[in-house]
Amino acid sequence: MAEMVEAPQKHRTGGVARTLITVYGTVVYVTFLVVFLYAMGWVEGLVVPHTINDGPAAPVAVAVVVDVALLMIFAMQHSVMARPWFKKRWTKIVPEPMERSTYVLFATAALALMMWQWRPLPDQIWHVETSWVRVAIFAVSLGGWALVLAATFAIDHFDLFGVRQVLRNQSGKSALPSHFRTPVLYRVIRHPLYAGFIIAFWVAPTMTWGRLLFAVGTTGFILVAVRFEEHDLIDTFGDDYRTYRTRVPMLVPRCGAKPR
Ligand SMILES: C[S@@+](CC[C@H](N)C(=O)[O-])C[C@H]1O[C@@H](n2cnc3c(N)ncnc32)[C@H](O)[C@@H]1O
Repeated sequence: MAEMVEAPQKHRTGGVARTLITVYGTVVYVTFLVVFLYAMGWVEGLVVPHTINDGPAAPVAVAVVVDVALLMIFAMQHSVMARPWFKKRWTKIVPEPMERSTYVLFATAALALMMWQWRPLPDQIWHVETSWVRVAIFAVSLGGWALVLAATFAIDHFDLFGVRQVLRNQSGKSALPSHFRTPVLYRVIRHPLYAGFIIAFWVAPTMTWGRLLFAVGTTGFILVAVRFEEHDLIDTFGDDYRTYRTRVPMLVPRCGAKPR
């Protein structure tokens, strides 16, 4: 099932400007990758020096207020900048080929800010001692991250992170139209990328109050964001998306159902 919607190219850019835009998009993408990989270690408490359970100590109430504020900054940035009405206004200021990269830049900044300023709540809610069980739990959590990555490629990884837009602009081509895609992951559930995050955040051999706050906050945000995203997808793809929504579950696969 595929539907195409033409995306108008508002800004035409010259040679040097095109190159600068390409450099911008590439630098933003590489920066995003580095920060995102760091975030994986930060959440999992693996490899990186600074994790979700480290940082400036604060009384519990202060830590909760600061962490919730950081989560809200992250959620607001993602929610507002992803909306069509915002993009319409924003592209009057920012050249269209740079719009997605700029979204990714702000998202990366919000994520980096959260990791930098997060106040730890390191008391444990559960802690699995048995090493093979810990490894198994880590493996499931890493499976969640792998699902996120697979979903980005299933939809269009380089489009999602603004690289395709700057490369097309570099070769003088206009933006690609939006495609409605239902690759295999998207035939099992409608939001595999978000499901991957939920698995990665919740499945933990050691759960601290800080990680729980993070998991609750991000899951709450995802459940709200899905509503906005689907509203926009219906606006863009109409009945194709409406029908898809009736056939395919949101986040939890139907038991025994074959991908359709
Ligand atoms: C961060 S991705 C998350 C995609 C999806 N919600 C998920 O969890 O797998 C958000 C972008 O994916 C796009 N998107 C979501 N479902 C899509 C589909 N079936 N086909 C094409 N684009 C889709 C949305 O329009 C949005 O620009």
